Amino acid sequence: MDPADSRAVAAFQKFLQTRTDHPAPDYAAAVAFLVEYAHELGMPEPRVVDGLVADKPMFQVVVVGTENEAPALLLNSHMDVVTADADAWDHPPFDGVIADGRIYARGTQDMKCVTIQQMEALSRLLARGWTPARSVVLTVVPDEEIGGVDGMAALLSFTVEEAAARAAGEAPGPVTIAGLPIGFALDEGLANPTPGHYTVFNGERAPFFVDVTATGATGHGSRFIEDTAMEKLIGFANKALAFRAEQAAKLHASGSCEGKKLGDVITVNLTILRAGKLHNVIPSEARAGLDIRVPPTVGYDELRALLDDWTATDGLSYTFAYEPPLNSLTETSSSPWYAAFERAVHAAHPDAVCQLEVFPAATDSRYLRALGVPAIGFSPLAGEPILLHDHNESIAVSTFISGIAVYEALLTELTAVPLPAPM
Ligand code: MET
Ligand SMILES: [Zn+2]
Ligand SMILES: [Zn+2]
Repeated sequence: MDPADSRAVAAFQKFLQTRTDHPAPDYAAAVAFLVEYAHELGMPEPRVVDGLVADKPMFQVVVVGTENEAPALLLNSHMDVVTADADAWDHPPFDGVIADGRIYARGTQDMKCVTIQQMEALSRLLARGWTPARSVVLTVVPDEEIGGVDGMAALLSFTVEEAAARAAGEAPGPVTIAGLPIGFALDEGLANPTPGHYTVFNGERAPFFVDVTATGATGHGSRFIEDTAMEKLIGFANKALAFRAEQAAKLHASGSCEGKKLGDVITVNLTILRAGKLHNVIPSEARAGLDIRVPPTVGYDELRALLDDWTATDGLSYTFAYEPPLNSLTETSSSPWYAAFERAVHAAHPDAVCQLEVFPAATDSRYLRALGVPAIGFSPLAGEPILLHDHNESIAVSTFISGIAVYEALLTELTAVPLPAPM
């Protein structure tokens, strides 16, 4: 193997070994690793932003371009990963074991691969004397998997008021990171099972985490107590699940002409249920937690109306444990950034097809898009099954290495996007 590629694989394994899994991610270890690795790569001085939120440091590298007034390219990844049930894995999930040409660990797809691929690509270009026209800001942020409030949203000082003002055209100057105006962002996507066929995301479904509480009569478990919290919660759950079945049917019934994808329908999942302490005491309170994902075509009022309907019984109420910013799509058809993005993918893989879709889950891009920054979700992993959050998350070593060249092409094209001609 090429020595630079061996170094990249070793760095990837080391990054996978940093324990940034929720619920207790060691961000200090991840940032320390990234700083050391940036030095090893001879990159421009890495920055650690650790004053925004206690114990949630972020990592940045800035490459200042020759046209440093022009809005910069942002390459974003997140350093946190979801938990892993080691008993269900063939290899320990935090070791980065290589077996049969594949690297196994939580984060191989989502998304520590991207952090290393982007850093390798940037350093390889710089080592060849590359000087980009537009500046590049590389960020590695915490907390994406738990909502990004202390991660990307904190980095952007995101507020709904500012987002609304920008949407209304009252832009208070450009969106900046590390003091640089951001023109376009690349963030996470999904592995692409069919080689040469890339899914590219210019939007995503808005994630709502909902807590439902039912209160009702209590008493002895031997009696016919009426209006119990359990009954009410189950009534709610049945309505939510009936809606879920309708949406699933819509997805599955859509023939080739409609061709609906997961990102086009609403998913509702009951993920938390809590009630009761003793078998012979009717609980006076019961709670449910839901994960609801809403496509950009569905207004938030529509979702609130559904929840109001499902909880229209005395003793039922709901609150949002997480409410996303207003959902917006990134325009691609007349965007010079998107044209450059496609050029780059084709430069790396001439026969590649880029198919635009709505990302079915959530990414940090929603905060950028809500502030009006165009953002594209993309994964260079080609010919790989989608294993994010799954047991045995893994990628082929060769897939990991070939992704580096894709980011080199993306950096080259996206930093050369010309400024629009003055009006
Ligand atoms: C609301 S935060 C959720 C973030 C995570 N990436 C997901 O889609 O589940
Ligand atoms: Zn992710
Ligand atoms: Zn994830």
